[in-house]
Parts: sequence; structure tokens; C-alpha cells
Amino acid sequence: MALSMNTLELQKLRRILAKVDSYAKTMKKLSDGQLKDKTSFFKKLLKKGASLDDILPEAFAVVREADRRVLGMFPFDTQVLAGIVLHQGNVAEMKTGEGKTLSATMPLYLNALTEESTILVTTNEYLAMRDAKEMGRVYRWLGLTVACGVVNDPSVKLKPEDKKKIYASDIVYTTNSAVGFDYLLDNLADSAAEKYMRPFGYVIVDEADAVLLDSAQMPLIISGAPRVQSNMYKLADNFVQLLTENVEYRMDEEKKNVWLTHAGIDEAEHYFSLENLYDGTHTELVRQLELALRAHTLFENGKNYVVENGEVKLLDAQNGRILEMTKLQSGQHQALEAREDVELTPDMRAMTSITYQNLFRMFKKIGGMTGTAKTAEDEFIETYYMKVVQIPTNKPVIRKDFPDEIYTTLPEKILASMQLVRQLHEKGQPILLVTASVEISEIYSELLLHERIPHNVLNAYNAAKEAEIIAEAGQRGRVTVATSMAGRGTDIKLGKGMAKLGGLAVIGTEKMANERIELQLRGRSGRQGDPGMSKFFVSFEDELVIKYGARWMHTFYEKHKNFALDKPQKLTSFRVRKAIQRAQKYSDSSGVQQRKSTLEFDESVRVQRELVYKQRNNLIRQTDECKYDISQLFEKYIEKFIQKNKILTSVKVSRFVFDNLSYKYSGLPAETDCSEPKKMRALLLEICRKELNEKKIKLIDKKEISRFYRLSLLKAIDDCWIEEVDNLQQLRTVVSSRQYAQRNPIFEYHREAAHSFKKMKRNIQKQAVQNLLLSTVLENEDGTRSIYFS
Ligand SMILES: Nc1ncnc2c1ncn2[C@@H]1O[C@H](COP(=O)(O)OP(=O)(O)OP(=O)(O)O)[C@@H](O)[C@H]1O
Repeated sequence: MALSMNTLELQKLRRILAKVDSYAKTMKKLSDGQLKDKTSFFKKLLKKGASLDDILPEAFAVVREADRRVLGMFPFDTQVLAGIVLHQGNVAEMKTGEGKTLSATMPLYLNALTEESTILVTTNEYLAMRDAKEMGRVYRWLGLTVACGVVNDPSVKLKPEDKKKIYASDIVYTTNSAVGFDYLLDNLADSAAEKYMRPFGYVIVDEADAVLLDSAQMPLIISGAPRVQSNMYKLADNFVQLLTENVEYRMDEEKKNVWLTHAGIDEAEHYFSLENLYDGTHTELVRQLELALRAHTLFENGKNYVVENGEVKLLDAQNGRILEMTKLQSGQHQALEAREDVELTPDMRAMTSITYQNLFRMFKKIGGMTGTAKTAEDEFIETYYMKVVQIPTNKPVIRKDFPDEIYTTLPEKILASMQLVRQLHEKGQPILLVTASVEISEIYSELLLHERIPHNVLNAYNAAKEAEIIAEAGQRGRVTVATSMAGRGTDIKLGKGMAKLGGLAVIGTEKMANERIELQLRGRSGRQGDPGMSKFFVSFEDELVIKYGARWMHTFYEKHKNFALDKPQKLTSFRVRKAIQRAQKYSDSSGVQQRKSTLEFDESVRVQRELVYKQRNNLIRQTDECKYDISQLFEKYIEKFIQKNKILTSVKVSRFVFDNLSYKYSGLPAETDCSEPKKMRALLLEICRKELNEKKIKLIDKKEISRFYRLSLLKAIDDCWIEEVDNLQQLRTVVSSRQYAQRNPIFEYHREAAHSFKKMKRNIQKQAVQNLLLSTVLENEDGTRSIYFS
């Protein structure tokens, strides 16, 4: 059924392809100048009312010809098909190595003709820079502007004016995290002049499954002011090191949660000399113990993070790369720092955050491309309303994917995999040896050294040498040990004569968390119809089996773990093979579940963020005249005060005035009758007006007054929103633990989030009034004015 749907879809696409083809000859005959003139011609057609679909065949044909003239590559029919899918806002599944980069040139050019923002995001800086440079030549040749949204050196920070130039370009190549952070930062701007992003138009997401699905769990967060630092991190860390698994603490099967047992609680009470750890007075210690325990049991150095120059840096679970600007929240990062004995960094409050799903859903149209999407089609449809279309390969894939070799123990597996490496290396065949963590990549490196096999290592520690290592990886006799960094996007070109030797051999040293990661790794070989081979080695000690394997596998392992260390024993039974596959399926569906729950949790933040940003943007746009009704703001605020206080006394009113409306007020006149709300209302409003007028007089002109209004309101919104984001983040941790109390955490979360949003709105009103009335306007020496908020 699924296949025939795909065939139908392809039939429709082929009809469009035929139209693109029909222009090929004409385009070939055009001079360079005539071909370049097509850009302005298309723009005119669009302005006259033609649609993108109308001009697609000719525009694609123009880019195809330009690709040939500028890059020396003429997009294959299959690449044109993929280009159409991308333009239509769906996911093009192209087998690895089929040339996604070139396919994207056609839809990017077409959509950029609308003069709306057109962006291509990839998963890493290296690819963004490479493609902006390489493919950029074609767009420039055709008269469009191109920019790259990332820089080589992480210590170089782009300034708003640089970013403005970048985002103003017709086509931008960048990374998903750069767009995300830029979006968040752009929405912290105080004035329209500081904003640099254009409204989101069209985006092509490279490695769509990795970005749109797998990366969903880790929201992008911008941190602000530090929280008060606890001094208990080290103490808690020392304590948990004394504990033993299954005695003082226990973990769930998937190793996602850990908790103290009764024995563990007794131990803690004894260690910290407490009567009762859970009597409610030691909440900070309880939290610290939990963080320290998690740091020691759920995180692995070399897999989840690395320590570089005395800093704990997180690794992207999908591609093994360092996640810049990202830290674990709510003290978990500090607990890891304590575990690694490096200097503790301050725990920052989250100022604003967004998940990738919600970021990309803001674009008018998304096209996705990847080698692996079909198995996740339901998730694509459900989350983004995107279909997945499988594009046939240009040439048949002749790579041999061998079945997994399965062993009981880790040493057996290592021995067997090293044997294969030796055997292939002797022939001179290039080898890519992939591992699931930095640590294992280093173990293999040592083994190879021991065997005197020269090799390169590519992991998070030497990402800088990536281009160099990849350039050599397909040459005779090369052995490259790499983490999943050498997965997606890595284009290994075969050296001379290597096809005859069998092409690149991909050897996996561990079963990966899902099938897609594995397919991506195999796909480094057999590109563009080249020969190649791939094989994965598995043992019952692999993380995947430990976490997701059937119970009998653990019993089997315990029984057989001491046998046959010197001579690896392959396990070939159908039952074992099936069980390994099933473990991988479980692991994958556990990922799907987690992503769904992240999305559900994020829904409240999304709704709130959209409302807040809308209000912010409205204000920012009012540069000349602030249209916000200030008098109404005062009236509402005063009304609320009066409603809340059924009996008004002179003390209460004076306090209210002093806290909110004016510092100058020295108390109500003795004869004031506070019991009369109407009179009170008038009196308080008069105070507001007077106070505001005094400020207005100090400001030079209407424009400055409106700037003062704008800043007062923006500051109120921002301060309260920061508080709210932080609140929601904390709330999530709290409700997650209620899961154990048989409640529906998501329902509770939304309920409490709605409640806290209402509270935030009240606070914004309050702070806006205070900012307007209690701030100070001072004249500077040069005649300009500065505003100081209290
Ligand atoms: N039409 C073409 N003519 C000639 N060479 C091409 C063509 N299209 C792509 N190539 C070459 O094929 C190789 C693979 O391209 P690319 O890296 O874009 O593949 P990919 O689909 O992105 O792979 P992956 O899925 O692994 O990221 C590159 O070396 C590229 O130059």
C-alpha cells in the first residue's frame, strides 16, 4: 500500500520533471548573460501574478543549466524529483550519497525569487559553510545574494549588524541551532532597528529526521541572570560516591531514572546527621542528592558529554558533536561539574526557550531531505503535516550490507571486529570504524596502535580536523575511527583504484539506538553507485541490549559470560537476531514517546511565547508614536486595587501609592475620606497623571516620550516573561515527579501553566505602571536623556 502511494506520487512528479526536461535544450543554447537575465524575468512574472508552480519548470531548468556551467554537475532526474518534493513542502527521502546538496539548489532559487526569507539549515557548521561556499557560486552567478549564518570560530560573535546583512540575503545557509538562537535573541531586541530577522518564509531542513524529530528533546535556551548558587554540590557528590547500585539506589530498566532505596535514605540521614531526610526541611539537600545521583549514574563521560579545557560540554546524542551554548538546566550541569571536579559555573535562569518543532512550524513552508525518513513518516505527518516521498536512486546501490555479527561478551566482539579490520586493511581497503562513544573510539585507537595499524580518529575532541580526515578517509589503506560524527552529511570520496578493492568498508562496533542512525553510517559507503560494504558487531554488553533487551538475554549473558574469551563464538540463532532487532525497535519507540511528550509539554510555552512576542512586536513597531493606551492601563490597575480592598484605609492607600505610583507622596491629607471608592479612584488617577506629566516634560519631543513608553512596557514584558519561562521549566520537573503519584503530569502542567500565565499578565501590568511612574529621567551632558528603572 505504502509503496503504491509512493509510486503514484512519483508519477505526478515525473510529469513535472518532463516539463523541466523540455526546457533543457533551450537553456543549453542560451549565453551566460541570457541565462542570468532569467532571474529578473521570473521576478517580473511573479509580480504580475504568476505562481511559483507556474514558473517551476523553467526556473528549475535554469538552475540545472547554471549548476552545470558553474559547478560542472548537471542535476540528475532523481535530483530534480527531490527538488520538486522540497518545493512542495514535503520530505524527500534520498538514499545517502545521492546528492541532496545539489537537489536543494533548484527549490532554493525558485523560492528565493519571491524575495521572502529562504533558508537552508544543516546539522553542523562545517556543512553550512561548505555548502554556502560551493553552492553559493551558482546563486551569485544567477544574480541572487547568499550568506552563511555561522562562522568557523566559536569565539567570534556575530554582531546584530552582521546578522542583519546575513538574514537580508536572498538565500542563507546555516545550522538549525544558529537559526533558533538568532530567533530568540532577535526577540529580545528593544527597538525595530535592532531586529535583524525577516519573517520566516521557506526553509529546507537537511537531515530532516535528525533535526525535526530526534533533536526535539533538547530545547534551545537562552540564559540570563544566575540563580543563587547552592554550596552543596560537592558535598552531595562526595556522598553519592559511597553508594552501591541495587543496595542504596536503584535505576529503572531503561536507565532514565534513579532513586534512593530505604537503605540509601538511612545512609544519607546517617551521613548528614539528620532525623528525617524527607521531613520537608531539607528540600535543597534532597534535590542535590538527586542531581548528584543522576550525574553519577545517568550520564557518561565520552558519551553524553566531554570535559574540555576544564569545562563540561554536552554532546549531541545524534551526531556526537559538541553542543555549543547548551547546558543542562536546574543544577544538573553543576552536578556534573562537581562529579568531574572542575570549577562550577553559575546555574543560570532560563530567559527564553524554544524547541525545534515550534521553531520550524513558524515557517510558511518547510521542505525536508534526508536518507532516512520513511520509517518515521507517521511522526512527520502528525507533527508537521509533511508527506515522505522516496526518491529512487540515480544508479542502483551495490553496497553489500552484511547481517550483524553477534557475540555474548564485549571482548569477543572486539576481538572479532579487530580481526575483520586487520583482514581488510591488509588488502589496502579503506575502513571507517564507527563507535557509539568517544571513549570506545579511543579504546579502538589503542588497539590499532597496538597492532601497528596507522589510523585517524574523528571525535568531538578533534572536530577541527574533520575536513582533513574525511578527505583522506577513502584512500588506500586508510583506517578512520569515528563516532557518529562521521554519519550524516559526511561525503567520503574513494581514492584511485579503491573501487576495485571493494570500496569503503563501514564497520560498526555497536548496535545503534535506532535503525536510522545505522543506515546513515552504512550510507558513507556505496555512494553514487560505488561498491562498498558494511557490517555491525553486536554484543550482549551493548548499551542497547542492556537497556532494551529481553529479560532472557540478561540471563543468557550471565550464564555464558565466562566462556570462550580467546575464541569468539558467533551467535547465529534466529531468536537472538530477532531479539536484537526488537531491542532496537523498543529503543526507537521510547524515543518517539519522549518526543511526543516534549511536544505536549512545550505546547503551553509555545502558546504563551507567541502571545508575548506578538505583543512585543506590536510595541517595537510603534517607533514614532506609542499607541498603547496608558490611561487605560492606570485605570485598570487602580480599579483592581480598589476591588481587592473592600475596606480602604489611609495606611493602605498610602502604601499603594508609595510602592506603585510615586516616591514623592508624603501621605494622604488627614481629611481624605477613604471609604468612598469613586473619590479614591479620581485621586489615585490624578497622582498617576501628575507623575507621568513630570516625566514627559523632561523628555524632549513626542518621539522620545513614545520611546519612554515603549521601553517601560517592554521591560515589564521581558522581566515577567523571563520569570515565567523559568517558572515553567521548574514546573516541568515538579510535575514529572508526580507521575509516580498516578496523576497525569501533562494535564497538571497545562493547568498550572495557564494559572501562572494569568499571574504573569497581572505582573506585567503592575511592572509597567511602576516602570512608567517610578523611573527617573535624567538629562545627560550631551543633551540626550537616560531613563533609569527602579
Ligand atoms: N548531478 C551530479 N553529478 C555529479 N556528481 C554529483 C551530482 N550530484 C551529486 N554529486 C556528487 O555526489 C556526492 C554526494 O553528494 P552529497 O554529499 O550532496 O550527498 P548526500 O545525499 O547529501 O549524502 P548524505 O545523505 O550522506 O548526506 C558529492 O561528491 C557530489 O559532488
